[in-house]
Amino acid sequence: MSTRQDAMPTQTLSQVPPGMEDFVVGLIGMGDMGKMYARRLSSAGWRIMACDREEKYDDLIKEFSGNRNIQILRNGHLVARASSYIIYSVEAAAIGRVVAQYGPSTRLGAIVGGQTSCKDPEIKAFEEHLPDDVDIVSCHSLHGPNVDPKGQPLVLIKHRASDESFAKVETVLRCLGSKHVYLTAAEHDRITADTQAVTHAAFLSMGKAWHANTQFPWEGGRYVGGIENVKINLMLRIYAQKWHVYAGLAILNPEAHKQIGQFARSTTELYYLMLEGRRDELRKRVYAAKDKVFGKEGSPKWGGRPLLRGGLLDRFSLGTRREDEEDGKQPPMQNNHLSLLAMVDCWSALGIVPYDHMICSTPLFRLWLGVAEHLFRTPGLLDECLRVGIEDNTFRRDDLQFTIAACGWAECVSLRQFETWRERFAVTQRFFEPRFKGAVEVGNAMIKAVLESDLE
Ligand SMILES: NC(=O)C1=CN([C@@H]2O[C@H](COP(=O)(O)OP(=O)(O)OC[C@H]3O[C@@H](n4cnc5c(N)ncnc54)[C@H](OP(=O)(O)O)[C@@H]3O)[C@@H](O)[C@H]2O)C=CC1
Ligand SMILES: O=C(O)C(=O)Cc1ccc(O)cc1
Repeated sequence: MSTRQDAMPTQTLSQVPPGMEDFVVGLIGMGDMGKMYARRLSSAGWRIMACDREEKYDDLIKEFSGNRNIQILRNGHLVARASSYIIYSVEAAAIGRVVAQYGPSTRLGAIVGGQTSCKDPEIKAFEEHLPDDVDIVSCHSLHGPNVDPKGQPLVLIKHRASDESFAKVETVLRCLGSKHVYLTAAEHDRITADTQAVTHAAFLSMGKAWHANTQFPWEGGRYVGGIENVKINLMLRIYAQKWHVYAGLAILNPEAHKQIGQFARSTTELYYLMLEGRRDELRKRVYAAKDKVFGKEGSPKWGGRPLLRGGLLDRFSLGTRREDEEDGKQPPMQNNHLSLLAMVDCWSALGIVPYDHMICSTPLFRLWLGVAEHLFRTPGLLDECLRVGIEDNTFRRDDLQFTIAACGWAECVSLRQFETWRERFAVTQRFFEPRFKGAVEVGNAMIKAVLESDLE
């Protein structure tokens, strides 16, 4: 069982306070998030013991051989029995099985938590399989593994813990530089369902719609301009990820089903209104949703300054310029933005005010809310959108496929069909795969620019 690393002394502790020198952070699951935590916590001086599945042991040993604060072990039993604070960073759908396996090996008096995106199954697993002497403090970094955690929300859930244990967890995680947000597991699931579930449903549906019409949206002149850049970049960003992250938070979060179902209904009903040319009804419905979500004229819920700076998004295009463009500025083609109208309609139907959730939001959500806000607060833009929705057939086929896709995801989620969800995702992921490399870089740059403008 001994490794080259066993013999190495740990690095000088930098951010570790007196009295916690022997504190060991255990990480079970060394995927994208587990590795991110391992790297950042170890850099701050914390001693890490980590494992993934046993077959990845040798690769992990090689990968972390240069880091003297990280010790790779063969399995979760070894991590659990030796660590002061154990973080499970595995697939949400696997948490029950993995905690059942390693939970009974937890060190006496240790603290245990999880990083999964949905807390209901995680907490149930802890309650069922952990010994009674173990404290439970869970967490959730509300961003992906390639985003700098500094300033991003980090949810902390003191589910069953002494003040002392909770303070220890905060001390450890403070090195991420995130904003600590204190919630219960149920509050966490409700808020993340409101923010993440519908956002993801929109981008997953866009990907399926473009795929169904076998088009790369950045080719050709229809999807050009700031809002279209966001759609394309974020859609690709999601399809470039692992399927289980999005399936888990949609299917396993009991609160998310309602949101995803309503998003499908909102999409369908708005599409019918457009298709049938019911101009007045469409306008009345969208403006009523605007009032509910963004506030009435004179008492808006948005801030004095828009979430997104004008022109910011135009910089992040995957498309190439047309040869006939002289000044490099191709005028965007007017779109009815069904996805954005449906999202706001969905929030309105469910009484969700997205600004109430900013403290617990992901960069992707803030960006997409910023785009919705831009559409609804820029004079003339919303009316233009509604006009296009009624008069213009350019986007009808894509909108039809978008509607079908939104309903397909909703059905899949409501029936808890993990395998079908995976297949639906994988087939579209393969379609877009050739463009992931460049696209993810552009998407990262876009998110970074938006985050930097948040701080200005
Ligand atoms: N990616 C993201 O943007 C974010 C993800 N999260 C959440 O964090 C968790 C981890 O996500 P992420 O790191 O992206 O996913 P990954 O798939 O990259 O990592 C999960 C890892 O856990 C491993 N694992 C599964 N079973 C065991 C086991 N019995 N023992 C040890 N390791 C095991 C998996 O192996 P294998 O692949 O072989 O199953 C995999 O390497 C998820 O619950 C996700 O919802 C939270 C915030 C952001
Ligand atoms: O920002 C998003 O919505 C992402 O897609 C990244 C992400 C995925 C899962 C999480 O639990 C938190 C963040």
